[in-house]
Amino acid sequence: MTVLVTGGAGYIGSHMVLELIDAGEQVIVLDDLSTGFRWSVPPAATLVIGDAGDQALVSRLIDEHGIDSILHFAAKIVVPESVADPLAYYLNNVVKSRALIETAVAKGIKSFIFSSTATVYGNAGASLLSEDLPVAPINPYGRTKVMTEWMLEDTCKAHGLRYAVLRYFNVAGADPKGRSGQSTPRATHLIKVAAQVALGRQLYFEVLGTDYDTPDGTCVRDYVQVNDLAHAHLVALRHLREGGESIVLNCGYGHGASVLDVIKVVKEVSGVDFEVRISPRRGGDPARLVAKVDRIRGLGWQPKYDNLADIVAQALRWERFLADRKAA
Ligand SMILES: NC(=O)c1ccc[n+]([C@@H]2O[C@H](COP(=O)([O-])OP(=O)(O)OC[C@H]3O[C@@H](n4cnc5c(N)ncnc54)[C@H](O)[C@@H]3O)[C@@H](O)[C@H]2O)c1
Ligand SMILES: O=c1ccn([C@@H]2O[C@H](COP(=O)(O)OP(=O)(O)O[C@H]3O[C@H](CO)[C@H](O)[C@H](O)[C@H]3O)[C@@H](O)[C@H]2O)c(=O)[nH]1
Repeated sequence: MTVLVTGGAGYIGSHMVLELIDAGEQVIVLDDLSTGFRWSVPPAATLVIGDAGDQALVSRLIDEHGIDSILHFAAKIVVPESVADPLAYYLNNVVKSRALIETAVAKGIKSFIFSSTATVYGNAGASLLSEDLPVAPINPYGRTKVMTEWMLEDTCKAHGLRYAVLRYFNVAGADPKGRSGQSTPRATHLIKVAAQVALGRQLYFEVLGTDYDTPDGTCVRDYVQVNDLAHAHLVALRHLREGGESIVLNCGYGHGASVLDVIKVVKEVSGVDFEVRISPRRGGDPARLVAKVDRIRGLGWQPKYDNLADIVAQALRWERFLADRKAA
């Protein structure tokens, strides 16, 4: 059986491709390379450069390669950009997802897995966020994800397509074998930025708000390692292929770390006591996002890298690799 991975040249998608190949699957990657990299797709997968919303292309790929499942990672993912240019986000993340889902239905695809986000919970405030909470996204990016979740839910009721929506908490780290990592040059994710500061690529680290209602005043997040996250998709894919019901799954470890906790670990692991400055909140950051994880654990998902120091070490190693690659 062959799997189509949209967005497979990106950060999370490229780890997914590695996971699928390691599991013996045939993989076709469809990516427009808008933020992904040709070199991050391993030679064992077939890279097709194109648009996930191109119905003629996707139909042809399904026919030619006997694709039975689609894993849909392709999206624009920058929250402030979605606030500045919402229509670009509704086009890429909603309109093109709609086209892809329509093609999946027309071609009789059995299993569809969609990359969603903890951002759909907005400022829910619960100490552990359950999949059954009402969604309340607070920015256009989060709304595009909710809209696609709803399209899948409604389509599944009307047609034979079954789906898994995976709501990622804060994705971090890099492949322990050094085959992929977060390569986006201006990524704003905390662990990526802190690793860059530790390696001297930026002068200081800015803590964005210390007046939240949390134990140390900084935001708390559930940091999930990217290979563990990819493995969660494999677990969800097996669930669907074995006839399981459509399902929404939180992907996190079920415990949180504050911004200051993360900085402490980055300093310890890197051995660099870099400068940290306190800045005001950036706006739109929920104080706490930590997953309730019983449901995905119930499917048999067993994470291997639930350790912040290991995740940080992987991120540092990948930043060094990127720097060496640039210098070469
Ligand atoms: N990184 C995170 O912390 C995080 C958290 C929650 C959810 N997600 C979701 O996970 C998915 C992957 O995110 P990522 O961090 O790997 O981002 P990324 O930008 O590294 O990857 C996205 C990939 O999709 C491709 N792409 C975008 N639009 C496309 C289109 N119309 N057709 C074909 N390819 C297209 C890009 O070129 C890129 O390779 C996204 O759906 C994102 O919303 C990410
Ligand atoms: O330089 C920085 C960068 C981040 N932070 C803080 O670190 C925390 C985590 O920020 P990230 O940008 O790493 O992640 P977010 O929680 O904002 O969002 C990420 O995780 C979400 C799910 O929880 C969504 O999926 C979203 O797409 C993804 O970017 C926040 O409190 C943020 O204010 C800093 O203090 N300084």
